[in-house]
Amino acid sequence: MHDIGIYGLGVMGENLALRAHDVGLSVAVFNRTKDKAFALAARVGSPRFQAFADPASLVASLRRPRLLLLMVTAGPATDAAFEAVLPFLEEGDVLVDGGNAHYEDTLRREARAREARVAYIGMGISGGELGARTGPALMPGGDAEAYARIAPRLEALAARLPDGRPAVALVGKGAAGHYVKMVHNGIEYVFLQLLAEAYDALRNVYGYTSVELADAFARANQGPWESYLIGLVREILTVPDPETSQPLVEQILDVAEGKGTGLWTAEEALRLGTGGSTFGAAVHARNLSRERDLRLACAEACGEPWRRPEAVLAYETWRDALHAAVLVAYAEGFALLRRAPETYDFAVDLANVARVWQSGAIVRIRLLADLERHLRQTPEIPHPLLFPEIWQLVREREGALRNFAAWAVRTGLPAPAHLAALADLDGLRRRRLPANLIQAARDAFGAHTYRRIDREGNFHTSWPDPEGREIPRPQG
Ligand SMILES: NC(=O)C1=CN([C@@H]2O[C@H](COP(=O)(O)OP(=O)(O)OC[C@H]3O[C@@H](n4cnc5c(N)ncnc54)[C@H](OP(=O)(O)O)[C@@H]3O)[C@@H](O)[C@H]2O)C=CC1
Ligand SMILES: O=C(CO)[C@H](O)[C@H](O)COP(=O)(O)O
Repeated sequence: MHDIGIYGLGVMGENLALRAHDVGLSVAVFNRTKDKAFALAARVGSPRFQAFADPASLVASLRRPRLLLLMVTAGPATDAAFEAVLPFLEEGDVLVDGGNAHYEDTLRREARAREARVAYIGMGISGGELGARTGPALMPGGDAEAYARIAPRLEALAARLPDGRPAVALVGKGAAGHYVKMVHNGIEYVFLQLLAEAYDALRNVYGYTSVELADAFARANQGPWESYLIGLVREILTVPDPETSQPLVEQILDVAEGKGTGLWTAEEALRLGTGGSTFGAAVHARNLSRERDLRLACAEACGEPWRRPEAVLAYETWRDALHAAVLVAYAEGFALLRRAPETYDFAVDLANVARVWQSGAIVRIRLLADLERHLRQTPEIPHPLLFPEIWQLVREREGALRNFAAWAVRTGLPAPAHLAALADLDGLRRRRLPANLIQAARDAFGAHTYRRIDREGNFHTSWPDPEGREIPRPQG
């Protein structure tokens, strides 16, 4: 009998299956295109790795309590796979969806699985192709007892933190796992956008060579900001195009694609009313990149926005601005996760999230270790920036972020994620925002009423009309 079944052998499924085999698990695989499964099993050539031709025999090959992982394209493909295996699963079995499902789909599938007395765990997986092969970060959400039945197998599969703990822990009930993965990807979007803006500044304004660029990112990849993504950018900058010998990144079309998870995060931040305009900024920036024909037409007709600055900023200003903005993005992600239970029926275990993201995850970054410690010590703190040590890291770099943002604006360098991070940081600390004016205007044109600072109640005023109109009073 096999320890784990994997349904779906694309980039992630195949590598997770190989990882499971590497760590000593016995693996059963199935794929819609069956040849792929049999070819993979033949390549592995091990009695602990077997391919099956149909979902029924895949399920039947698993030891109880069964652990079956769906690893297919999110959306209708996941529904198809879910429906294909559900009839064969039994009470006590655990069906795990490791794709990037929308959390509402997960809630729907969880309810349907419950009717069939099957436990359903929505599990975010992070690490990409290499992470899947060498140790991913796993973010399971769902019933604690069901999770306990499969935890040892997931712990074997997951990456390890430097302190030896596995990069897997239950992050909450219900759809918490997929909610957490959504926010993970939102942070990933912002981090990538910040890195793109930082690269744009150094390459196109500072005039750095590719060697200087790689060195700048290598030096920024230190201390609390030592991270997979800064390191990845450094590596990307060193890769030449075999055809032109120029840096390969310069030969890549400037059109950023995406599969939707960043947009979902931005939508959630808007819906739940948490700060978090960095998410929207990152999504808008990708959208704008896709308007390439329009951009080219506007550049031609209206001219590019460059205004050469008198001087470029010090390297340290560029670096500290990037670091501050990255930290704001993480803070906004955790603030959003904290708000989820107020709206949905699942609380997210923030300390477990900070733990799981420390290793294997695309968003792994050294500062998560400190954040985890703070979240365990004082879990009631409502926003990461309220942890004094975290705030200190931002405070020391706030001036740099402000200088970089002002410089980018003067230069005509679009830096929406840096600007959004700064605006959020400023807005978050204002005792009094100008929202009073918005309330006055809403009351003036729509009689929406307003509240006062000096007493309770809703108030309405007959404001003067800028066009001198008055509501006609009945005659007589
Ligand atoms: N790539 C990444 O970096 C990461 C991806 N994810 C998520 O993991 C999941 C898998 O991603 P990935 O491996 O990259 O995707 P791939 O496109 O490489 O593979 C997709 C898999 O889904 C199967 N599939 C597609 N449609 C159906 C269907 N209608 N019925 C049954 N099976 C179907 C495919 O089968 P077939 O071979 O027959 O086409 C294939 O096995 C997605 O939800 C993705 O968002 C999560 C983390 C990272
Ligand atoms: O989940 C992932 C990484 O964590 C996937 O790579 C995902 O596809 C990234 O999102 P997008 O394709 O929208 O950039």
